[in-house]
Formats: sequence, C-alpha cells, structure tokens
Amino acid sequence: MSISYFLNNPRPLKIVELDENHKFILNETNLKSILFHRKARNKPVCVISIAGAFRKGKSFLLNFFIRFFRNGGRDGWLLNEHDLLKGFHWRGGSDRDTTGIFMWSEPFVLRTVLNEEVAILLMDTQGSFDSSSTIKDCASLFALSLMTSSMQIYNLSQNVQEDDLQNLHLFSDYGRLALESTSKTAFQSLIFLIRDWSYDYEHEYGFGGGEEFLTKRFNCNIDNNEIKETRNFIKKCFKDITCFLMPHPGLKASTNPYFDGKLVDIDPLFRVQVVNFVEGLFQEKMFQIKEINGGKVTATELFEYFKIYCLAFQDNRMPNPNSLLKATAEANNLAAKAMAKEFYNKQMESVIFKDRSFVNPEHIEKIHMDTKLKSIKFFESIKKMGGPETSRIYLKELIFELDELLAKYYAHNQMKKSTESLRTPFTLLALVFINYISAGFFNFIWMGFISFMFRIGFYVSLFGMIFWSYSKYTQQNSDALLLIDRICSFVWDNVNLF
Ligand SMILES: Nc1nc2c(ncn2[C@@H]2O[C@H](COP(=O)(O)OP(=O)(O)OP(=O)(O)O)[C@@H](O)[C@H]2O)c(=O)[nH]1
Ligand SMILES: [Mg+2]
Repeated sequence: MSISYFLNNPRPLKIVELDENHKFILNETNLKSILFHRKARNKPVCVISIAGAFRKGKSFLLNFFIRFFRNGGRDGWLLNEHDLLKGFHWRGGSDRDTTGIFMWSEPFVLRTVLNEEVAILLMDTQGSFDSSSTIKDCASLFALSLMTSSMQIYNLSQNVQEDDLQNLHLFSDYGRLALESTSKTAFQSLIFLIRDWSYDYEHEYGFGGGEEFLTKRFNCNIDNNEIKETRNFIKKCFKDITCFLMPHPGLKASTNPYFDGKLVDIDPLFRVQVVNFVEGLFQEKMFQIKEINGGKVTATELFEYFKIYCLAFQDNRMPNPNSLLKATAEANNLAAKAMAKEFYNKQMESVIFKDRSFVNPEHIEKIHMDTKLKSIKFFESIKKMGGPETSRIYLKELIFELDELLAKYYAHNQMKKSTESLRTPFTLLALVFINYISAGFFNFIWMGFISFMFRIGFYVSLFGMIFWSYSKYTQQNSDALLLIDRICSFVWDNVNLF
C-alpha cells in the first residue's frame, strides 16, 4: 500500500485534544487537511457533531452516516448485511474510547434543493463524565462542539432525565459565554437522540414519537422556577430542537465482546430506525448549513473560527464550571455577611449619629457588644449553601469587620468631641464678626435703628466670648458656661454658620 494511499485513505483525524493541563490543543494540520480539502474548500459547510455521556454508542452511530454518504444516499444503503461498520473508532467495554474531538477526514458533498453544494463534516467528541475528565473539560468540549457545529446530536440513553437537561443548560451557557454572545439563538439545530428507547407503546420510534415525547418533557407543569428556567434557556439557545427515539440495537451489538460491527448482528428494528434517522436529518426541514451571525460559513472560514474558539477556552477569564457550586455557596455567605453588617451599621448609627453631641465611649462599647451578638445571630439565621465550614469562614470575617467598624465609630465620636470643644468659641467669634459688620453696614446706609440693634448684638456676643474664655480659663461659672454652650450649639445646629 503506497504512502499516498494511506494519506488519502479516509479516516478519523484528531482535530482537538486536551493536554495534561486540560488545555485545548488544536491540530491545525489535521483540521486544515479536511477544511481545505478540494471537496470542501470555499463551500458552505454543515457540521454534524455528536456529544453526550461516554460509552453510549456515539462513534458507532456516526459510522452509519459514513455508510450513507459512501453509497451516495441511494436507497438500500444499509442492506448489505455482511458489511462491517467501519469509520470512527468504536468498541465495547466500560472504559472510555474517544478522547478529544475527531473529524472524518473526507468531506461529503450534498446538493441542496436550491442546487447549492454543501460540504458535510462529521465530528465525534469525547464522551462526558468519564472518570479522567474534569467538569471543565466536559463543558469545554461540549461547548466547542456546539459552537462549531450546525447540527448537534445530543446522545442520551433510554430517557431524558432532569440532569441531562441541566447539563445541557450548563454546557450551552458555557458555550454562549465563550462566544460572548447574548443573542437568543446562539446555536442552530439540537437533536435529542434517545438510545435504547423501550416505551414505543407510549411514543413510537422515530422523529414523530420523539416530538411528542419532547413536548411532554418540555411542557411539564411543575411550578418550579429552576426547572422552567432550564427549559426556557435551552429553547432560547437553539434555533431548532427535535428528538428521535431509537430502539435497542440488540444484545449481540451491545454486550458481545466479539461483536465486530457486522450489520447482520444488529437488531433489524434498529437498522430500520437508523436509516430513518440518518435520512431524516438530511430532509429539507431538518438540514442546517453552519451559520454565524446570520451568514453561511464556508469550510475555510470554519478553520478560522476553530482557532478563535479554541483560544477562547484557553483564556483564563473563562470560569471553572466545577466551582459553580462553590461560587454559589460563597455568594450566599457573602450576601448573609453583608446583611448582618448592614443590620449592625443601622443600629450603631442610630446611637452615634442621633445628634451631633459626643457619646460616652462606654455606652458605645455596650451598644457594640449587644449589636454584634444580634448581628451574629442574624447571620446564623440566614440559610446558606456550602455547609458549616464555609459559613464559619464568613462568620470569622464578619466578627473581624464588625470590630473594625467599632474603631471607625469611636474615631467618629472622638471627632465630634473635638468639634464640640471648638463649637462655642467659633460661634461666638462668628457672631461678634457678623454683628460688627452688619452694624457698620446699616449705619452706612442710614438705618440707625437696625445698626443699633446689631451693635447691641456685637457687645453681647463680645461680652459672652470674654466671659466664656475667662470662665473656661478659671474653671468657674459652670452653669453659665453650660448655658452659653447650649445657646451656641443651638445656633450652630440651626443657623449652620459653618
Ligand atoms: N445499548 C446500546 N449500545 C450501543 C448502541 N450503539 C452502540 N452500542 C454499543 O456501545 C458500545 C460503545 O460504542 P462507542 O461508539 O464506542 O461508544 P461512545 O459513546 O463513542 O464511547 P466513548 O468514545 O467512550 O465516549 C459498543 O459496544 C457498541 O456496540 C445503542 O444504541 N445501545
Ligand atoms: Mg466514541
């Protein structure tokens, strides 16, 4: 076999892999060889990708697409019972098989009803939730698949469980975040593919039964915001959502370790429905050409998008979805701490800022101790996620911050004391000055009586100031001093001289 035969021999090519630091590595050479292939170059593309949990027959299924295109989509493309199912690597067993993202090296060309040639690209992704990958790996791979494909098959086993929808919610949200897209329909077609469907007496196999089943799953009447939010989010994210119910492939195909993909060993019912599934996806109403911002994407453009998207996931700004629970717990505790602090501040301010006069520090300390205890109780009474360990960290912070606030309140009170001691002489001096100027002014404009009144005011405040200074210095006349202080405080507070 010549090298050129080997190089041209269609096969799955790894286009994205995750390194040991869980970073995406784009294999540009492999991707370029597909997207710049003569059959694809400059043609609009339709990217069919399959994603979902590991070990659920994803790679296996994609090989039917290869068979379909190899036979030019002609009737009877699955009739040769002794053919082996080949293409993307698949196998039995419990350990994961596909890692990273693979693309079939040979683009297939399909002519649309509008007589436009479209390059069909098949993409196989690493299964989610295997024991070697982090949630971030799974979310990033799923999101990258969503971002680059136009028809996303979401491969599920037996049913659509609530956690399947929640995972889809998380992964598509992650994809939207990387796209920096707030547009409603960030992605195109989503096809729920339910494998091993065993309730055909409720909803029959195929797209018809799938539609009924999906409508039922999406229209649940539970009055729960989270459940509704997940469904609304998924509906908004995708332009088109469909569902296909696929029968079991038979025990030989699913459990026999010597099963080598011979079609004769696969349950005929499965084979019939695989034909319906594959052919159904290329019907006019299902088929989607890859679009970005409303424009069709060509294979060469897709190459650039792949580069940009892979970089987006290397960006350190992308959050770690694994820490979502932690982040929620932190947010809960932070909010509880903020509320407890607000409660403390309100209580303390009602004492310290009640009026402008100095408050006895012992009284402040007493109020602080009382309020601190109440704030701690308040913090503890608020329901928080993350358990007692997380809560303890934030409680410690709260106590520290409340003590810091006390120091601020002390300082504020002290400031009041200093301004208070200056308040009387400042007020008296200001009165002397104002009365003197006003008396001069009214005298100048021939308003003798008013000038006379201000002159009296001048002498009274001058006398008051001398008397106050003398009494302060000699520490006598404490009653008279108190009276002058009160009058000055009244003037200070109400006339706002300063
Ligand atoms: N029960 C069941 N088994 C299937 C189905 N389709 C394929 N299989 C079997 O599932 C096993 C795994 O197939 P793969 O295609 O390698 O699975 P995968 O989802 O690609 O697995 P990973 O690459 O590890 O994520 C094989 O033994 C298949 O024969 C199906 O519809 N139902
Ligand atoms: Mg696989």
